[in-house]
Amino acid sequence: MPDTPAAPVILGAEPGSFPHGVLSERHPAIIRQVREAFPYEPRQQQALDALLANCTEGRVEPLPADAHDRARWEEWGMTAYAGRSWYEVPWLWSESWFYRQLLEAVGYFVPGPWQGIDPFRPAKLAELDSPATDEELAALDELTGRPADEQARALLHGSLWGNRADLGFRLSAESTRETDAVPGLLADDGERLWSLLGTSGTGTLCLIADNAGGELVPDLLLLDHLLVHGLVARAVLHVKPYPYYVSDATGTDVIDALRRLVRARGAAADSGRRLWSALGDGRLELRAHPFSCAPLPYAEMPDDLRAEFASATVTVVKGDLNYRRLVGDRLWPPTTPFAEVTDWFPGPVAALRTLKSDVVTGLSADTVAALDKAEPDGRWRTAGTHALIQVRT
Ligand SMILES: O=P(O)(O)OC[C@H]1O[C@](O)(CO)[C@@H](O)[C@@H]1O
Repeated sequence: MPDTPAAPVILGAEPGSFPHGVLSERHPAIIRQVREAFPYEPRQQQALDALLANCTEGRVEPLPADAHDRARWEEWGMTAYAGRSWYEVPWLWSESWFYRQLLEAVGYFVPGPWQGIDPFRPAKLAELDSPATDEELAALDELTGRPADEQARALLHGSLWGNRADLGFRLSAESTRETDAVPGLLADDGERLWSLLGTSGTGTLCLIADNAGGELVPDLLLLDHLLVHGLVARAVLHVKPYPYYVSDATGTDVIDALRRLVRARGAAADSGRRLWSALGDGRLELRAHPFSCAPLPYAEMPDDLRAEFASATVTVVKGDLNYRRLVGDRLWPPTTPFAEVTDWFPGPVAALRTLKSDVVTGLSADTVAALDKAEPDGRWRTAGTHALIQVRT
């Protein structure tokens, strides 16, 4: 980023700020939510009590000596941040640390009866089985009669707006607010994405998934469309290796979503069956790279991931957290060019994201002025009411 001086890294230290609210209010609410969802045993309850105190008032304490991923977290900053307040380390780091510690408390990684039990699964399944998902799937029948490019654009927008409200986000009341003063889509490089994909259909698209359920279903439908219409030969879906940020998609969530699709009727079931066989014959691949849950920007990705994204026709990065990791979790001036803050990315990259945190780049000065005028409190940055499609070729 030669012409772009780095902006300040976001911390959670300032009372009243959005990140501070996530650390001081949202994380305790998430602990309450998982306690209600499972009959945890006394040891887990005590560990959750300890986490509640530690994450709101305490300091970063290293993982147990025998934790399977201790060495990895040491590399990712645990040693450097040990002893510091959760509010004084980068917010990206402390949020990721919270989910790692939550899984520690419920025994997710420890051999025994609770190993591998996703504390967020009940909420994810409820969303997948909701009437809203039924409606979304039924709407596909109408779409299949339309021209292919119209279908493609509708599915791209379905995938984009599917990111609007993840389950963690819904713990906050502001998520339902709407504003009409500025159109929802603040930047639209959609046509550049389609021209990247072209018509040859020989390339690979990587999609770095975000949330399960109402976001993952439209992501899968989009991938099916790209495969079936020959816009790509292969798709690689990157999911999380373990539960993260409440609703982030894991391998189990992909299987749940596919089972949901094949159980549906009409076009949705057809898509589900095609995706099922695409997994079987290698046209659709799943990855769960450890770095997908790293508390770090993607600029620090390891060489194997870098090589994978370098060889893709395009990498589509979904959601708010992935956007923060892509451009850097920093208070960029919103007019900072997206192409400059992503110029290090090893191949073409597209971000599909609704705005749910303070980070934003690539807006025009007029758009920022209109947003600030309509919402002087700056809620447009965090309320999930606005979205971006940004592409760097
Ligand atoms: O599911 P998404 O779009 O990544 O959004 C999650 C966002 O919610 C938060 O966890 C809290 O706002 C953010 O830190 C994060 O960026």
